[in-house]
Amino acid sequence: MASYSVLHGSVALITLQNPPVNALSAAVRAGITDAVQRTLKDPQVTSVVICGQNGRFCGGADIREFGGSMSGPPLVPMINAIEAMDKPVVAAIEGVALGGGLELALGCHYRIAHRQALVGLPEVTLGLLPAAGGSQRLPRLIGLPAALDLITTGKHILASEALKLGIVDQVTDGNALNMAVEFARRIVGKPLDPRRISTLPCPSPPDVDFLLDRVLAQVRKRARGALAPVACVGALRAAVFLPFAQGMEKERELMGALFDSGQARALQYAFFSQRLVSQLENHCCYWARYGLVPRHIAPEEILERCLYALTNEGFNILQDGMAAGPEDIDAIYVFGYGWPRHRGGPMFHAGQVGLARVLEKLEHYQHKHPDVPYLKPSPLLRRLVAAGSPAVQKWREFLNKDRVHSQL
Ligand SMILES: CCCCCCC[C@H](O)CC(=O)SCCNC(=O)CCNC(=O)[C@H](O)C(C)(C)COP(=O)([O-])OP(=O)([O-])OC[C@H]1O[C@@H](n2cnc3c(N)ncnc32)[C@H](O)[C@@H]1OP(=O)([O-])[O-]
Repeated sequence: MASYSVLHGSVALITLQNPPVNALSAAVRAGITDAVQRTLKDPQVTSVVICGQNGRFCGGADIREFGGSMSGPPLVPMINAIEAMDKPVVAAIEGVALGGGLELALGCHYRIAHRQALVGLPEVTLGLLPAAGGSQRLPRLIGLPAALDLITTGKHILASEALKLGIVDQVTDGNALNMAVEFARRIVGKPLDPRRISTLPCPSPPDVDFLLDRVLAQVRKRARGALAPVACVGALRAAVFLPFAQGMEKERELMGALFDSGQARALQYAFFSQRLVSQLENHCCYWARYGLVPRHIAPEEILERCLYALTNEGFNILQDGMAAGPEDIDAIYVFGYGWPRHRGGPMFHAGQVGLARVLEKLEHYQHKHPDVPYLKPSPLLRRLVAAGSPAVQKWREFLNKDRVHSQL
């Protein structure tokens, strides 16, 4: 939800309330929409400040809502209505203004931030793009090159850097909310048209086509099949060449395609998995407090059973002749499945660990779980170990001899 109060008899304060990060859930959007209506109707109110509860402006759209059917007032018309208000609206940014949170702030006429606050449009890291006007307003505010950098990487930057880029208007080491309220009182009566970002032209360099093509090529190379970074460039291209309303249509169209993609679902799953893991540690404390004894599973067991079953299947694939050498399998994992390049690939990694050790581990886990077929050591792995565990670069040669030998 969002609370509404009036300070000094004339400044409406809208406070986002959705701990821990004040994500823009349906209830928060409904609260903001109601509060905006109240400010419009109240003749005593001459300016508005939007802030977040507990020193956090807003962590963006509520990612948990993405899985189900969306309800409540949509974000885009809500932000457009804020921008269209004839009373100045100031965003008081403390903690974070990320994703939809920054997009909300970009719909305000001014942005005042604490120096240590983090701002950014990290949607790309969730397989999405900033689809509440961020891809259209940010380049209009700070120019195409800087917007391309922020939106295609999704990086968070400090408010002090955002000030240099022109994303925020002022920063403070003190209380950003108090500063925003004082600022809001001072600017009453100043023209608002130049502050409505959607009405501004998008500043872009003369060689804009060349820039967009170059960035697209870089992004494609870096993205290695990820759809969102490429869609981000498409949305920014629209910001340059199309009027705001049409750019917003393009933004929505691109977002629609990303929303339904398996990639967005996978990245959002990874976001929550990462956080769930740290909570499991707390569950262990809970168990201990109530005298419960959890079955201990070492993290190595989970890792090794997954990893060695994978490499074991790699040995079976090599033995069956479906891949010519370990490099084929490793290249698929490094380039197609994000295996850390510095670990070479699963087959290279097995060589680094030591084939004898991989075999020993597989035998150990097979003994404990005889019903899991993937843990049954591959005959090729056994032969490689028996041959003295040659280096991974020698396996292709070994396989060729092995195949010739088996045909004789
Ligand atoms: C046409 C269609 C229109 C669509 C419009 C799209 C709008 C927009 O462009 C899309 C977005 O904004 S996409 C969003 C773009 N925004 C982002 O990508 C920002 C994502 N968030 C972050 O990067 C970090 O959480 C912060 C840096 C905010 C805080 O870091 P920290 O202090 O280390 O804390 P922590 O441990 O990380 O999180 C604490 C708890 O908060 C939870 N939670 C957090 N954000 C959430 C969210 N947005 N939602 C829900 N929950 C969220 C988190 O799960 C955890 O819950 P738990 O139950 O306690 O485990």
